[in-house]
Amino acid sequence: MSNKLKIGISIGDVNGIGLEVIIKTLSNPAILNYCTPIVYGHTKVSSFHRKANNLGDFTFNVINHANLAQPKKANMINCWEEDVKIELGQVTEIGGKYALLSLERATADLVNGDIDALVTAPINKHNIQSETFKFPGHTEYLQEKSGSKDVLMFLISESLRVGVVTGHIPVSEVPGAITKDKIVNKIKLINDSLKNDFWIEKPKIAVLGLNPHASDNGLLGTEEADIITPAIQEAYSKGIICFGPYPADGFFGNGSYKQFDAVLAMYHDQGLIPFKTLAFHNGVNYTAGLNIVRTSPDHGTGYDIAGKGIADSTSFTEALFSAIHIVKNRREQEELIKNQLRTGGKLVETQFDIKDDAT
Ligand SMILES: NC(=O)C1=CN([C@@H]2O[C@H](COP(=O)(O)OP(=O)(O)OC[C@H]3O[C@@H](n4cnc5c(N)ncnc54)[C@H](O)[C@@H]3O)[C@@H](O)[C@H]2O)C=CC1
Ligand SMILES: NCC(=O)COP(=O)(O)O
Repeated sequence: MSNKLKIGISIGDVNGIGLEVIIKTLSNPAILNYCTPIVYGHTKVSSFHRKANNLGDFTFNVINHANLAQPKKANMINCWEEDVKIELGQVTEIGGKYALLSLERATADLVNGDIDALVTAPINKHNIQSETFKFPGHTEYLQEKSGSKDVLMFLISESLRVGVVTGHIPVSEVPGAITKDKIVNKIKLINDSLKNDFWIEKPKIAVLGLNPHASDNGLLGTEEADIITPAIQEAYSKGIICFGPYPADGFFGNGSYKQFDAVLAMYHDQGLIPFKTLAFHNGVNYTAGLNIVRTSPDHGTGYDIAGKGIADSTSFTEALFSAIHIVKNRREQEELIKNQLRTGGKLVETQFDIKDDAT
C-alpha cells in the first residue's frame, strides 16, 4: 500500500482556466512522487480542456471512489454522467452547477477522511450560488462543512504571508465588522498556523491599521485606539509576539513586511492587493484554522484567457505542494506532541525556549 498523501482536487468553473492549470500541473510526472492526486470532475470535461489548450495526450485513471485511487497515476472521479456544455470564458449557470458538484463530492471525501487535503480550482462566486451553496466563497463553505469555529483567509508565499480580519464582505460593512475579539482570534489563528502548519517556533506578526496612516493618533479615525491596539495588547499578553497597528500604505512598499512572519490586514483588498502585487505568480490561498487542509491558487477563473493555453500553472502547483507540506507538518507535530517527554506534567522545552527564558 502506498503511503503517499491523497490530494483531492476540485475543478472549479468549467468555463475558466481551472482544468488547464490542473492538467499542466499533473502532466509533470515528478508530482506523482509526492502525492496521489484525485480530481473530482469528469474525463469528458477534462478532455475538452486538454484539446482546447493543446495539452498533449495526458490521461486520467478513472475511479469510483477515493479508496481506489492508484498511486503513480493521476486519478479522476467522474462526478456526473451527462455531457456538459462548456463555453470558455463565459459566465453561465452550467459553469456554476458543475463547479459545485465537483466541490461537494470532494468536500464530502475530505470531511470523511477519504482524502488527506483538498486543492480547489477557482469558482465564480456568483454563478455557483444555489439552494445548497449560499456562501461568498470556499472559505466560508469549508468552515461550515468542517464544523470549524473560526477560519482565516491566509495568503502565503515564500516571501510574504497575509491574513485578513474580514473577508468576503462589502467594504461599507468593514468598520462595523472589526471587533477586538475578532482581531485577537485572527492573530491567534495566524500564530497557531505559523507554528503548526509552517513550523515557525516563535512567529512575529504585524497588524495593520484600518484608517489612513493608522489614524495619526486619532486624527483620522478611532478604530486604532479603541479596537486594534487593545486587541494587539491582549494577544501580546497571551504570549503572541505581535506588533502594530502599522500604517498600511507604506508597509509593503518600504519592505517592513520582511521583518515579520505574517501580516494581519483589516480587510480583503488591504491585504490581497499587496500580496498579489508581490506574489501573484506563485502565491497560494490557504484556509487556516480548519481541522482539514485546503489550499487554492491565488488567482480566479481567468475567463479572459480560458482556452488559450497561456494560463500560468505555478500558483496551482504551489497550492498542491503547500497542501502536502501542511498535512505533513501537522502530522509530524501531532506525533511529536504525543511522544513528548514530560516532567511533572510540564512539557519539556526545547533548547531555544530554555535559552530565551535565561535572557
Ligand atoms: N478561490 C477562488 O475560487 C477565487 C475565485 N475568484 C473568482 O474568479 C472570477 C474572476 O476574477 P478576476 O478578478 O477576474 O481575477 P482572475 O485572477 O481570474 O483574473 C485577473 C487577471 O489575472 C489573469 N490571470 C489569472 N490567473 C492567471 C494565470 N494562472 N496565468 C496567467 N494569468 C492569469 C487573468 O487573465 C486576468 O487578466 C471572479 O468570479 C472571482 O470571484 C477570484 C479569486 C479566487
Ligand atoms: N481572493 C481570494 C478569494 O477570493 C478567496 O476565495 P475562496 O477561497 O474563499 O473561494
